[in-house]
Amino acid sequence: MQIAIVSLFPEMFSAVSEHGVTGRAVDQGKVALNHINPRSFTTDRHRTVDDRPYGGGPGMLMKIDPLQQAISAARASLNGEPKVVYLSPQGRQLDHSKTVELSALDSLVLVAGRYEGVDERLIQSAVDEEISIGDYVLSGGELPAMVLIDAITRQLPGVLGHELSAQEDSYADGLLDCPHYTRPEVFEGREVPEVLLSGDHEKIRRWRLKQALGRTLERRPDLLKDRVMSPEEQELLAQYCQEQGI
Ligand SMILES: Nc1nonc1C(=O)NC1CCNCC1
Repeated sequence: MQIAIVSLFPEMFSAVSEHGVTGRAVDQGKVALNHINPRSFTTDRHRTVDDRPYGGGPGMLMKIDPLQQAISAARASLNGEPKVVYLSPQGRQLDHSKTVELSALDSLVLVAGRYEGVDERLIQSAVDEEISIGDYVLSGGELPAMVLIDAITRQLPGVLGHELSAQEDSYADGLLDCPHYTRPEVFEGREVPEVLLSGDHEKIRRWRLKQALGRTLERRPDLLKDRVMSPEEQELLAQYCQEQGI
């Protein structure tokens, strides 16, 4: 998969291109990142990329022309007709299904804004989709773009080993993750749940599913609202509620 990133700070993206799962995916050629900097398309002495908003108000906006040229160059750098995604709090909130959908594309352009945002006419003319990583305001779209790159890359075939299958990601089945434990068996008087030491893989599977269901009910009941639970899930959640007195 090819991802072209439009950003004033391309150096920030070494966090995903040079480290961890995403860094290995880049090294293995499973995902290719290239960068286009709007500042490259400025012509004035100060290489200006921002301007004041019409109607007044705090802060600055990204100038249309350098950004439009950068997006055009990003599209031209990729095969086919890439989707153009602008990271913004005004976008649809990112979720697992969106990362799966985007990971199926051959190529993608990510536009990371700075300042207070961009001219609405640029969004209307050059952006296919706005995506938000959450209801808060950051200083730039680079971190949201890296979140999206990480989540998409994990979905690409062969990126995660079988033991880390993306299909087993907690959100892949719509639930929060179960608790996890590793050595030592006792930490500050707190013991590892006995079932996890039992070697009984079926009991462990059921325990983990019960914990995931219970946690989801307690912390994110919205995720269960439309979930059609299997008889086993219903049984396990009822057990959890009885055990926890809820
Ligand atoms: N939340 C967000 N999800 O995607 N982008 C987000 C964001 O806060 N972007 C900033 C908004 C203010 N201008 C600079 C970029």
